[in-house]
Amino acid sequence: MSILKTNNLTKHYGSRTAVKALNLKIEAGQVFGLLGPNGSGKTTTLGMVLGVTNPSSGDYEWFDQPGSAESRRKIGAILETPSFYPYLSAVDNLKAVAQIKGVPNDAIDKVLKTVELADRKHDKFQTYSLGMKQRLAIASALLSDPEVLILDEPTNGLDPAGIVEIRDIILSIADTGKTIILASHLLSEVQKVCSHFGILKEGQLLHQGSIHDIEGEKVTIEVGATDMEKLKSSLEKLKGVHAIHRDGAFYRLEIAHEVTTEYVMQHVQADGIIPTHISRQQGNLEQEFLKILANHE
Ligand SMILES: Nc1ncnc2c1ncn2[C@@H]1O[C@H](COP(=O)(O)OP(=O)(O)OP(=O)(O)O)[C@@H](O)[C@H]1O
Repeated sequence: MSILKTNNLTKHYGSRTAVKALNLKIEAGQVFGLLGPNGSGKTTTLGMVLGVTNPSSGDYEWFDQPGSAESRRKIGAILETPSFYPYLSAVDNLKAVAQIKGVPNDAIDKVLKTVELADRKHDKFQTYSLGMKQRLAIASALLSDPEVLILDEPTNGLDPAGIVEIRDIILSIADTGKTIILASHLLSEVQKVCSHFGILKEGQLLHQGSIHDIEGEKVTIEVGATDMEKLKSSLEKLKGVHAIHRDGAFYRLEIAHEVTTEYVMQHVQADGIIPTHISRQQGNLEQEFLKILANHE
C-alpha cells in the first residue's frame, strides 16, 4: 500500500523555492529517510504533508487518498520538540496529551515501555536528559497508535549514547509494522536505521530508492593475522567469499550479504588462526551519495 505520495509538491517563500516539484513515494512498512543538508527543504516538505505549511502548487496523498484531517489522525509526528510541563512526571504529561488527543490513558504504559522510560515514568520532566525528553516526545507521538511516525532530525543535539538509544527505539517501532519517515542531514543515521531513502538538495529530490539496492553486493570484511599466508589459504576455502584482495596489513574480502564476521572468525579459528583484526564494511552509501550529488552538480 502506498502510504505517502507527493505530486509535484512545491513551496516558494517569496522568490526562494524551498521545495521544487517533489515526487516522493513511500510504501507501507518502510523506514524512509529524507536525507539532505540544512536548508534543503526537509522540514518544509514534512510541514506540507502534515498540513501545517500550505504548498504553493502540487498535492499529496496519504493512504491513496487526498490529504485530509482524517488521514492525519493516522500519523504521529514530531516536527519540533513538543512542550511538556517541567513539573509534571512523564505519566502526567502523557495524560495531558492523551486528553487532548482523545485517547484512553491505558495507552500510556505501553508507549513509555516502547521508548524505555517505564522505570523513570514518575520522575519530573525537568529532571530528564535531552535524550529522555526526545524519547518522551516519541512516546507522545505514539499515544494514538498511529500507522505512520514522522520524526524531524530525531537525534539532533544528542550524545553518542543518546543517539544509539533513539536509533534502537526507531528500529523496534519499525518492527511493529509502523511506517517511519525521518528527516536527517546525517548519512550515517539514514544508513543505520532506514530501509529506503530520498536525497534532497536545494528543494529537489535527486534520488530515491532502497538502501539495500545502493549497498548491493558491496559488503566487505577486512581480516588480518600474524601469518598472512596461512590466513589466505584458510580464507580461500570459505564459502560466500567472492574475491580476496590484499590491503596493507589485512585481506579485504568481497562477500555475500549473509556472511558475518562471526562466521569468518569461526572458520579461520578452526584452521588454528587467531585474527589480529576483523571488521565488516556495510556498503558504500557514502560514495554512492557523493556520486549522486556529483551527477547533479
Ligand atoms: N517560513 C519561512 N520563510 C522563508 N523562508 C523559509 C521559511 N521556512 C524555510 N525557509 C527556507 O526554505 C529553505 C528550506 O528550509 P527547510 O527548513 O525546509 O530545510 P531543512 O532541510 O529542513 O533544513 P534544516 O535541517 O536546517 O531545518 C531554506 O532556504 C529556508 O531558509
